[in-house]
Amino acid sequence: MKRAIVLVLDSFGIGAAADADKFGDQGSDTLGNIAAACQQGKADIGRQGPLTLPNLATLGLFHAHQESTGQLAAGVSLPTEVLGSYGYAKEISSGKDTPSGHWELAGVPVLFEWGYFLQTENSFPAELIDDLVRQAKLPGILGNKHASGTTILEQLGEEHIHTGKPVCYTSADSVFQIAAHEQHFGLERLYQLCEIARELLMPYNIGRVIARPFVGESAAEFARTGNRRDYSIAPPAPTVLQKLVEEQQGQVVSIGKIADIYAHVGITRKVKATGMDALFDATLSELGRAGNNTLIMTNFVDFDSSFGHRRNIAGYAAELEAFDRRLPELLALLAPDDLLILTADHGCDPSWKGTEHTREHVPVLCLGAGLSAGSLGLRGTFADVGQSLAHYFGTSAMDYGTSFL
Ligand SMILES: O=P(O)(O)O[C@H]1O[C@H](CO)[C@@H](O)[C@H]1O
Ligand SMILES: [Mn+2]
Ligand SMILES: [Mn+2]
Repeated sequence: MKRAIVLVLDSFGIGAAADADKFGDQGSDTLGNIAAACQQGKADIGRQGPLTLPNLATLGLFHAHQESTGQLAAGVSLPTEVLGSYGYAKEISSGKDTPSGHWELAGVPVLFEWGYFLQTENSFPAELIDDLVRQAKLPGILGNKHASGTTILEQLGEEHIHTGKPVCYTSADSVFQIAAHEQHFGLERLYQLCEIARELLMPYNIGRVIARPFVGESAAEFARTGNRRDYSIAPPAPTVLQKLVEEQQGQVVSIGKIADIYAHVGITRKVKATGMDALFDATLSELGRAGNNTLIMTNFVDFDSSFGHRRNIAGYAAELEAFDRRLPELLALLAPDDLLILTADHGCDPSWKGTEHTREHVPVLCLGAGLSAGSLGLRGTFADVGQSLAHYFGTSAMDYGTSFL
C-alpha cells in the first residue's frame, strides 16, 4: 500500500540560501535564530529555556540545519540516534512566496517573474482600484499600501467598520490582500469581492488574492479568523498531486490551506482545520482512513502567519515545541511502506527585520518507504520532494528534481 504524508511547516527555514543576498536575507535562519534566542533566555514567554524538539531531532532536523549553516543550532541536544533521512533543499523559483515554494515542492518551480506592487504607499494602479470599486459597488477602499496584516487592522479597522470601505494591502509578495469585518461587511461579500479582484488582477500577473476576514469591535479587539481564503492562479504545469490523481487514480487529501494554494487542481478531498492542533488531528484522522495511492498534505500555516510574520520568536518556539510533542502520535500510525516527509515552503525568520518571508533552505526530513537513516545532503531544488513522490507513486517523472528514493 502506498501512502505519503507531506507536512509543510509553513515558513520553517533552516538557514539562509546561497542567493539570500538578492533578497536582503543574508544571515536569516528561522530555526537557528529561534534556537539562539531560546538559549539566551530571550524566548521565555509561554515556554522556557533552550529550544526542545526531541522528535524532530530524531528525524534529523538539527543535523540538516547543521549541514545547511555549518553550525549546530544553539543550546539544542543532538539525538543519540537519527531514525530518518534528512537533507536541506534550496529553492530555484524566482520568489520566496508560498505558491512558488509549494509548487516547487510538488515538482513545478516558478521560473517566471510574478507581478508585484513595488510602491510601499499608493501601491495599486488607480485604474485597478476604480474598476474594483465600480464592479463591487464599494464606497472606496482603505489601505492601498504595503502593510503587516495585523498592524493595518489596528490602524484602519475601525474606519473600515464606519465607512464600509474594505482594507486593501500588499507586501513584498505577489499578493493583493483584502481585510473586511465578518459581520459589518459580511464574509460572503468579502469572498465575492475577492473573486472580482482575482479577475481584475489577472493582467497584473499577481499570484494570489487573499481574503482576510476579522472580528471584534475596536482596534484593541480585532482578531483575524480561520475563514481566510486564498485565491491563487493555477500552477503553470501539472504538479505531482495532479499526476497522482490523473495517472494513478489516486487520492490527494488537502488539509488546511493546501487546496487554495494549488488552486484546487489535483485535490480529491478537502479538510478545513484552524490551528496547529486541529490541523494535526485532521492529519491523524485522514491517515486512519487513507487507502492505497493516497497523498495527505497538510500546511501548518500558523508558524508563518501567527509567528513568523508577526516576528514573535517565543510564539514560534512554543509552536514548534507543541508540534514536536504531537509527532509520536503520527509516527505510531505509520506503516513500514508509508512515506512521511516534513518540509517547508520558505523561511520567515521571526528575528529578522521587517515582516516578510526570508530566502532560506528548507528541511527535508523523511521516514519510511525503505529509506535508510542518514544524510540526503543539499537538494538542488525543492522539486526533489515532488520527484520523489512521483517515483514513489509511479507517475510519469516531473521535469524538475531528483528523487531521493
Ligand atoms: O501580514 P499578513 O497579512 O499576515 O500577510 C502576510 O501573508 C501574506 C501571504 O503569506 C504575505 O504576503 C504577508 O504579507
Ligand atoms: Mn508559506
Ligand atoms: Mn507568509
